[in-house]
Amino acid sequence: MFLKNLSLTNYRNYKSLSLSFDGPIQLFIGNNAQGKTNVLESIYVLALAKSHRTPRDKELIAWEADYAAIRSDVLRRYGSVRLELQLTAKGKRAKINGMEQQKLSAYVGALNVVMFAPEDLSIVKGAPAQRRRFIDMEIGQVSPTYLYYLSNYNKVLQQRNQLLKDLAMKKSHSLEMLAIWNTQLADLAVKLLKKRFEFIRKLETWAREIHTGITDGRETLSLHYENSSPVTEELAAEQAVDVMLAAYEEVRDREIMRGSTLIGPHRDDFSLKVNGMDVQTYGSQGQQRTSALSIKLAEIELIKEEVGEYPVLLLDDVLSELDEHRQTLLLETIQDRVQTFVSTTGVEGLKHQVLQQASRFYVKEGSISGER
Ligand SMILES: Nc1ncnc2c1ncn2[C@@H]1O[C@H](COP(=O)(O)OP(=O)(O)OP(=O)(O)O)[C@@H](O)[C@H]1O
Repeated sequence: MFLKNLSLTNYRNYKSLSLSFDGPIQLFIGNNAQGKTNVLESIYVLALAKSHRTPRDKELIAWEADYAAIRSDVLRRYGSVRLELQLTAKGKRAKINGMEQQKLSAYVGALNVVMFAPEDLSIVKGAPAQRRRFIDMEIGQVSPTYLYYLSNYNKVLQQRNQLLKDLAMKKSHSLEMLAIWNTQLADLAVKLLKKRFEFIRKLETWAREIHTGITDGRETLSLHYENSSPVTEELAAEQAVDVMLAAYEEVRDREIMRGSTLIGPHRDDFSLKVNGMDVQTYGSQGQQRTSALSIKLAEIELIKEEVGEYPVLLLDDVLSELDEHRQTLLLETIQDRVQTFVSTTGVEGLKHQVLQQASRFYVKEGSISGER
């Protein structure tokens, strides 16, 4: 899929911006704090209806404005799709071809993106919550039903946690109610887990191959789903629900004591190993970076496999950080199949081949001038 154009109104430091794109690589060049990341972020927000930098949509609206809008005509395999996202302090409205989408889960997926930014190192180095967010965002991009189950899971989880707290404080004695929440939560947990197992397995297949390529066969990368419950991939859905219910029974007293749900997808994680060694704990800086890059490149292939088209790639301030060998590998993945948006402070350190294929946009204080 390709963005034919992009227009922004009151988005961060852009009052009004209108750009057209041509060719595989779009290079945004400028000094610090001029608005390069803002452009890449706006494409990410257009795709996922959420920023990768902040959970607060209000920050995306230009100061002194009361709304922001992002629009683009996206060329997909089956034709051109016009996407529009409007953000206000009260919420967001998403349109596909002029039709307002009642549910964001029906909107997300009209455009697929993969973002690679310096903070993505947190997928390897960060806390479990960051890896869970990564899994949820990535599966959500290709599976609207996953987003739907996830939002239901979180609602039921909240209610169940409230009941556990009430039971702990003896404000409630309703173990029957707990049993009802258990049934609902177990069913949703299993639905999420099935998707996550599959995602990690497929991601690993691609990431392993890519990582071997980057390291000239010296390193083998593996991914492991770290499960807080005893549900396994091999179990059929019904059996898995029974296993989950039995597990809730087993931890019940502890959960009541703590007033919160101790097992399930909201407590899970995944780990990365290089040649059998945990990268998060023992990996060198270089190994952690390469692992993060392998995962990002794997995502590109995974999305292609799932939706039949390559996503758009957003490289925020990372391309010039990669050495020649890694840039070459990245270019091989991109070729002219993956439209790529790159932000950089300068063109030094970029391979000649990248520059040759790139359209250049110069970014200064929230305005952009272009040059081919
Ligand atoms: N809501 C907003 N309204 C107006 N301006 C904003 C808003 N949010 C951020 N900015 C401005 O956007 C600029 C930052 O832009 P951006 O994050 O794109 O930087 P950048 O060009 O990628 O720089 P760097 O290379 O340092 O990452 C800052 O000048 C900041 O003041």
